[in-house]
Amino acid sequence: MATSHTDVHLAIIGGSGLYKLDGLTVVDEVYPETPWGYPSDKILIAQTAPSAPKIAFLARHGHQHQHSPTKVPSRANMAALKHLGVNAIIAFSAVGSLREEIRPGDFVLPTQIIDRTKGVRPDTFFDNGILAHASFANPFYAPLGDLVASHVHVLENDCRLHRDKTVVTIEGPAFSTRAESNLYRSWGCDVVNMTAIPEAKLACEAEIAYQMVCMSTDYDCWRESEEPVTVQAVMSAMGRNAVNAKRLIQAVLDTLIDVEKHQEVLQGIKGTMQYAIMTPKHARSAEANSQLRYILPQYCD
Ligand SMILES: CSC[C@H]1O[C@H](OP(=O)(O)O)[C@H](O)[C@@H]1O
Ligand SMILES: Nc1ncnc2[nH]cnc12
Repeated sequence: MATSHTDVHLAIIGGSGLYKLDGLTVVDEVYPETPWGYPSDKILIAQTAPSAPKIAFLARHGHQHQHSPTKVPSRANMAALKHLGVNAIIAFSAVGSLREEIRPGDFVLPTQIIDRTKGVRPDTFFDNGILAHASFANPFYAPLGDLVASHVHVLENDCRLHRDKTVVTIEGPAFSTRAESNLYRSWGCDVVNMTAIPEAKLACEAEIAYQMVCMSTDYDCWRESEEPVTVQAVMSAMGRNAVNAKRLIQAVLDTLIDVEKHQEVLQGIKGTMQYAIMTPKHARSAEANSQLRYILPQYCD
């Protein structure tokens, strides 16, 4: 099993109900130990055709869904992908809808996040003697969202794509109470999940362009007329949503064959952490420096 790839620029993260991709040839599997431990599962390196760019695929919860949202090793996931050369991530997530017009089966490209996690998930690479303050005002990378949205026509079964929405990330693993669900609606949130944080934050710190594609599976529990969400409801909706997710991924990968045309997306957000790191090189411990070198070597000795 090889452990080094320098030509993998895009990764797909699969969430609940999306544990593998179809129609791709797997050329390698890697399971690196990063300074933050091992990723959720083996990372598959795959291609749509021999001439197509290689991509990485990682199942966020593991292919047996063994990691709870709280315990997903997000730092290792992001670090492993960055170390492979990944500059851009399209991350899929099953979400509850907080809006009537976002029906189960619809897809959503959020532009904003509200963090309702409880502070128990490690959500920074900069807690080990090197401090940085990343700009997180726009947690998703618009050119990546535009690329995904340009393939809306491949979505089947009356699936609508909603843009410019806000996802609220709760700690879980239990779903929300009705009062919480209504509170999130009153805050302007449109969909709810358990995983956008810390993934989006860590991607930002690692200079990886990141866009989450939310797939609505239920109306959470705010609708009095409906049974509150259950795992069965989510997984049954995900069975249908996965078909559209795979069609979308295939369409995006087909366009990315034209690498030159998509440089903006494939190069991502390089350079954005340059002025965010506060601790000077001479004041860093060797250990902290060597950890950071794994993901951002350009800012390290
Ligand atoms: C299985 S229901 C709750 C679970 O589903 C979503 O997972 P993911 O974001 O990885 O698709 C949600 O965030 C929860 O973790
Ligand atoms: N209602 C919900 N709340 C949180 N995460 C979810 N994932 C799918 N449906 C969800």
